[in-house]
Amino acid sequence: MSAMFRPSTQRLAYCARLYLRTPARPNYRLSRLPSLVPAAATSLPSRFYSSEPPAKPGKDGDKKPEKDVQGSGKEDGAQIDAKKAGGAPEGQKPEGTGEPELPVPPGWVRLNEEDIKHLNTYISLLPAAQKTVMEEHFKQVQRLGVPKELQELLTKQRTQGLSVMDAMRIPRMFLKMAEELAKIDAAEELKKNGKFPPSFNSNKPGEQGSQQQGQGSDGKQGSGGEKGQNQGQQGPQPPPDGRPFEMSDMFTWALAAAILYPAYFMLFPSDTSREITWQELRKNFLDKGLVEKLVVIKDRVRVELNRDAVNSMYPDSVAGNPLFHYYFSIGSVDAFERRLDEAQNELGIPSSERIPVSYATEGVAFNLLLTFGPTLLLVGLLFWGSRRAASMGGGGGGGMFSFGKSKAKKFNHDTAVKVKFADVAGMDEAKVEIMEFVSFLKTPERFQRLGAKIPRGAILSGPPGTGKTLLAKATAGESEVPFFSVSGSEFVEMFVGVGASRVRDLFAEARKAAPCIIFIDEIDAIGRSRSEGGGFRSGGNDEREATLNQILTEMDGFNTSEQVVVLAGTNRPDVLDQALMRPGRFDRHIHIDRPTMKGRQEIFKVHLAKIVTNEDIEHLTGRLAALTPGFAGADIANAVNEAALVAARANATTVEMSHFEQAIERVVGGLERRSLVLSPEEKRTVAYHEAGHAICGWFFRWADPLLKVSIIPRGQGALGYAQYLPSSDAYLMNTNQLMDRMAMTLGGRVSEELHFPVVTTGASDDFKKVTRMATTMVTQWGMSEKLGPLHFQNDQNQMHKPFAESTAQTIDAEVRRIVDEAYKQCKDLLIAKKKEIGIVAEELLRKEMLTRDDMVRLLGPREWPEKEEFTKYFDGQQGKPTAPPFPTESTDTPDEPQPAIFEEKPDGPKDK
Ligand SMILES: Nc1ncnc2c1ncn2[C@@H]1O[C@H](COP(=O)(O)OP(=O)(O)OP(=O)(O)O)[C@@H](O)[C@H]1O
Repeated sequence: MSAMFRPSTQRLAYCARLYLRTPARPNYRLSRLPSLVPAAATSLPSRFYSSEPPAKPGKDGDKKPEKDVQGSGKEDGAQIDAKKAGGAPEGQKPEGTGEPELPVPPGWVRLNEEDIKHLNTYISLLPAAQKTVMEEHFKQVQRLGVPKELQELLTKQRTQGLSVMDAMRIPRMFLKMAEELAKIDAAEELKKNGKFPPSFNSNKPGEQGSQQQGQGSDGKQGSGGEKGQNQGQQGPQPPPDGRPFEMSDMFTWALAAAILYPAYFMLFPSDTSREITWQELRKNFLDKGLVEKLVVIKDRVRVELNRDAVNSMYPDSVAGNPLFHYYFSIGSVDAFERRLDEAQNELGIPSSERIPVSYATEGVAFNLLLTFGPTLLLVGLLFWGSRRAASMGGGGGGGMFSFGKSKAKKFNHDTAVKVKFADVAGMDEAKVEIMEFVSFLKTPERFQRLGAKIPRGAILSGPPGTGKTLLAKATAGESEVPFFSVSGSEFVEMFVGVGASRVRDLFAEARKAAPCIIFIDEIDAIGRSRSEGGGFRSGGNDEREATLNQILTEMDGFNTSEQVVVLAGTNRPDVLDQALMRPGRFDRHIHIDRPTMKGRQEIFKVHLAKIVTNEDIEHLTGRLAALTPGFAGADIANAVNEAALVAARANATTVEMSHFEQAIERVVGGLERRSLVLSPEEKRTVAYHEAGHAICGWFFRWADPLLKVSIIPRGQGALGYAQYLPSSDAYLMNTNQLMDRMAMTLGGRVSEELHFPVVTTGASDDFKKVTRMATTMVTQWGMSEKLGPLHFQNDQNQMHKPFAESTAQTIDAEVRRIVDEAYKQCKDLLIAKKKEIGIVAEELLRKEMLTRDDMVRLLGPREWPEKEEFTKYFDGQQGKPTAPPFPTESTDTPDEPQPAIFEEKPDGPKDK
């Protein structure tokens, strides 16, 4: 607020001018002019008469004016009854303006001498440049007068000061004055067009007679009430004196100064004060008897001077200004009072005439702040909140009043969406599916010609990071159309209805930008099945449902020729509402799975294109793809970037194979934690535990052979880390593979049992895996002869098991049997290979990490054939195949679990 008032007076006047002009005048001119004509008609003629009050309406309306206009010289009209119009005392005529007076509008009064003197004082405080202009304008104010309310306010300000309530009246008065000015302008327009409005009050019975003289449209002067009435009926009259109507602009300046200046002084008295010393006070004012009163405000004292005496003694001094005050600082109130007493004693001032001292707490501004502080704070907070929301909102509208605006980010193909299908690797089938949308957006007539309905949209589902967003962007990039990207969660807001409104806004924008693509990521945030949650319904659900319904409605609302394609991404297609999935809405369901070996290779190629490396790209991508089963596109992008960072850290000029391997280990197992120091016994236990796994992997025919094992702790509490060469991107597993894998998983604990007197907690995670695998074999994969080919859904939320108690007992018994069998298989092998475990474990303790080559060196080549597809990248022959690739064929995808490829030990101290 202070910023608004503190700037220069020029700005102050500018603000006032804007205030007056903006809200009222242009509006009146442009849109309300016709309705103003009568308004102007009621105001204009009052200015045709100058100074003398007319006779009382009704009774003596026909009387001639008693006096002519004083000082008008050439004016011969009668003055409107000023008392009736606004209560201005007689004789309030402009003095010293040298200009003819103007008629006073109803409710206005002339400024009296005191007012004029008072306002002149303010004008005298203005900077020289503005002073001249203001003086000029002020003359015009004196000619026309001011609203009565303003005049009263000026008097009050002069005599007792303005209260807060008075200050609050100022804006209202501005509006009133602005209206009046608009009338003047309207009248001016009419005058310019040669149409003169009927005289003021012409339709008010009894007041017509108040117009004692006027001028007809023919230029002839009218006279008397009768004439006035006739004029009123006959039509418009020109102003008598060619009065400068443009003056109203200047007028606003003067009024702004008149009103805002006192308000300014009232609110910020410090700008009209000067600090003096006690000595100055004594010498200049106290000793000369000019001090009227002293006001103590905390540690300062305001000096109230006798203005008349000051003016006569220092006529040129600013001290004579009633709004100017001197201040001086005091150490303490006691000391000040003592000093003042002494001074007055010295001056021989009798006790009855001593200078009164009063005590005030704070200034007016502080009180104002106290009064309006909370409101200002609230308004400020709301404003800040809205600005913040606007800045965070990204695209779409911002601000608190644009809650319902869509937050979708819009990419234009010229600028942002540069992604093409070539940048999306390893999902050929998905690309073919989505390609159709591209042709639809590019050549819709191809479809429409044959009467084909255009697909509305597609749901892209799949695990996180598999490139759903990328594919949607590429679709937009290929089609060269705008792309709106929004996340499902951005629709959901605290308030019900906001989401629906945002959906509406998004689709409305999209329709405007058609042809275009809307991509709603994480659509499950709003598109969850509405039946979900049963009886537990909440307000959040209502909002979600309303948003979903709006999406359904909008998609129904597309007509077949509208070229807006809606793509949606989700990791959970299973939870989506069926209504979303039905034909006519999301017509296509495109599932994007984690990439296969070949897919990973292609994705590596895409991302390696940005990396500086001298490696053979074919071999590199093959090896990396073999090392990263289960990686999604995002993991691959991350691993490649990580490799570049590792290389940069090592100051390498190119990124080498070792950098990529380190990066993959880091992505899979987490950061190496060399700072975690294990005791020698713990380290030994970890080494034998990992050696147990490694030996099992090496000697069991259907298990995955070891690629790398390390006893350097990694990530969150994993004390050991092993990486196995996958036999393939396996889609099917038989019981042999499952049993070997379970036996291998138990290898850690069995090795501990064989080499140490006590076992540790390190195998907990292994047991969990084995139990889960055995349970799935029994309950879902039909691998137990006793239970047969049955599937029991393992739903944690169900209170009752979907089988009989006897079946439960059979399941338990079968799971135990399978695990026992795996355990026995493992123990038999490790007892036979106890020596080999020792060799591997001791080597591991020495080197901390062993590779597949070390295993070959220590144990000899693996007995069982391995998949050429993978091994060719690890045989040291730079990828040249030693035998024809093993043909892989997949017919079906198993449920879970997917074969575990990496064996991590995430369970901290339990896991070694
Ligand atoms: N098939 C791919 N080809 C090339 N890069 C890919 C591929 N898939 C993913 N990426 C990389 O991974 C990044 C993230 O992919 P994207 O955001 O499209 O995944 P998403 O499936 O939408 O994930 P989410 O389900 O978590 O939203 C991409 O910017 C890109 O760098």
